[in-house]
This record gives sequence, structure tokens and C-alpha cells, in this order.
Amino acid sequence: MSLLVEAAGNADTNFSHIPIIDLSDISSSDASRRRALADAIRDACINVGFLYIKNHGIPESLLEDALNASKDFFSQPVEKKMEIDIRNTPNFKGYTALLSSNNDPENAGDMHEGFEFGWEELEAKASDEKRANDGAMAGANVWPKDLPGFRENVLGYYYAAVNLGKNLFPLFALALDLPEDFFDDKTKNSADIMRVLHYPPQTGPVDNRVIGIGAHTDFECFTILWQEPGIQALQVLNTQKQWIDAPPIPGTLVVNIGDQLARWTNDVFKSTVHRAVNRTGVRRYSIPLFFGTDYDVRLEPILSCVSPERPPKYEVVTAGDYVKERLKATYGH
Ligand SMILES: O=C(O)CCC(=O)C(=O)O
Ligand SMILES: [Fe+2]
Repeated sequence: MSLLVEAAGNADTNFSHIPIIDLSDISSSDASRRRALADAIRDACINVGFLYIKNHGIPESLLEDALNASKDFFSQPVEKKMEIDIRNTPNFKGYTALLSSNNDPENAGDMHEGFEFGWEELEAKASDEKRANDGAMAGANVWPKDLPGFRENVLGYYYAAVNLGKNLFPLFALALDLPEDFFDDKTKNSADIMRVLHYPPQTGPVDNRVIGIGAHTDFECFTILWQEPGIQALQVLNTQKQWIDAPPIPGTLVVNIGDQLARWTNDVFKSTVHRAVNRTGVRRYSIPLFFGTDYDVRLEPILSCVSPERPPKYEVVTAGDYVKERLKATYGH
């Protein structure tokens, strides 16, 4: 039995807190330090599926600028935001209105609004170059008109977070006892979808079927999530079915495993159910960035995560087909 299958068999998924992992050694020239970091990440991925990262290297100023840009965007009249309604794009880019998405099929709609976009260069190319391997998810971003600085400010944080994500893939590979460059040829045009989210406060009696974002797992490989400081809303479900608070911790970002990585790892790494409910009485903003593999990559289980006792659990599909199906379910296309 591989070490990973054995570790997954001994997993303690009844967690009561989310570990904080210091990324200072992420680019260390000392392989044993990178190994130690990967080991800590492996434990978190096998037992919890969520972790906080500190010393991640993203300057606070980029986050402040992205937050201010988000506030400007959401404070526009709803008709203005609806000009870039996500339902008018073939590739799920643009604005999602309050209650128009539904992450939990048991629920009646999510009490948040959002703006969603994927990779593009800061300087638009002369020709609208289509990325060759985007498959089912091909297409451009749509941006709000008449909102100076919005695109530049959200892209500023986006590029920094994408760079961090690219540095996390080798750590996940190491955590899976794979060569550190395992994901390189699978993430050449990786999906890297960012969502800028706004959760109005929900005070008084709250219908549990209409909360900020209903219980769900993320679709991609992993997510890097920034939460507005001082506002508790995110909760993570352990196997005892207890909701564990995941408050914003100054200087950290949340990282969680998504379904693509659960599929790659045959559920050795956990894609853990989470939700957000904003009962604080003030607005809340958050910015998740979802990292997938290239959309044409097949999600085949890694051999060290499969054994006679742990046969493959999932049908093999391409990342693009998988994500598109999940998005259709969420946005009701
Ligand atoms: O806003 C949050 O804290 C969580 C957002 C989330 O889970 C998602 O967009 O998938
Ligand atoms: Fe999520």
C-alpha cells in the first residue's frame, strides 16, 4: 500500500480548527525545507482540506486596491451591473446578481452578488487571441463600462495571486510524492478564475435555505480565498457534521482543496464542504481565486492514490467538461 493511501486510511477528518501554515520556505534552495512544508500541507489536505497560509508574499496594498474596486463595482445600480450579466456569456464570465446563483441544490439561492473573470493580459492583444486549449470554457472576459481603474485594480491582485498559485502547485506535487514539476505541463493555460463577491448582511431571522453561499465544494484544484478582515462568515464542515468557523486571520489567506484535486488524488486530498453566512450586520466582501488545470487535461487518478483497497472512485473526464457541468448547475444555465 502506498504511503498516501495508508495516510488517507488513517485520516482524522473530525477537525475542530484549520491549520495555519507558514510559506516562508516555499522557494527555499534547501530541498529538506520544501519537503517539510509539503508534509505540513499534505497533513492539512488529508485531514481537513482547508488551511491558512501566512508569509505568502502578496502585498496588502494590492488587496486594499482590489477591495476598493469591488466596493465601487457593487455600489453601481443593478441595471448597470446587469449589462454584463453572466447568463449572457457562453463561458460564465461577468456579473451574478443576488439570488441568481445557487450552490446548494437544497437551497433557494445564494445571498451574494459577484463578478467573475479569468486570465487575460493587462495590455490587450491586437488580435483577440483565443487560447487553444480552453475547450468547453473558451471565450473572453467582460468588464464593466464607465468604472475607471476597476479592471486594473482587480487584475493587480489577480496576477499576484495567480503567481502564488503557480508556486503552490509544486508543493502539492511534493505533498503527493510526485516530481515538483508534475503539474507544469497540465497548467500551461490554467483556468485561474477569480470571483469578487459581496455579501449583504442578513440580520433578524435568516431562512437557512437562503444564505450568503450555500454548502458546496469548489470545482477546481484548489482555491486561494481572501476574506475581508474582521468579518466572520465562512464555515467549514467536518465529518461529525459540525460547522467550524474559518474567520479571517490578519496576514493570512485561506487555501482549500477543490474537486479536481480530489479526483486526481482519488479523495486522498479532501474537497471539503463549506458555506458562508453573513450575520454581522455589515456588508462583507471576499475574493476567491480558483486554480484548475488546463481545461483539456483529463482528471486521471494519480497511481499512488489508488490501491486494491482504494479503487478509483471517479469516472475520468476532462477538467473543462467537469467545470462547465458544475457551473451550469450553479448558475442554472
Ligand atoms: O466568501 C467566502 O468566504 C467563500 C466563497 C466560496 O466558497 C466560493 O466562492 O466558492
Ligand atoms: Fe467555495
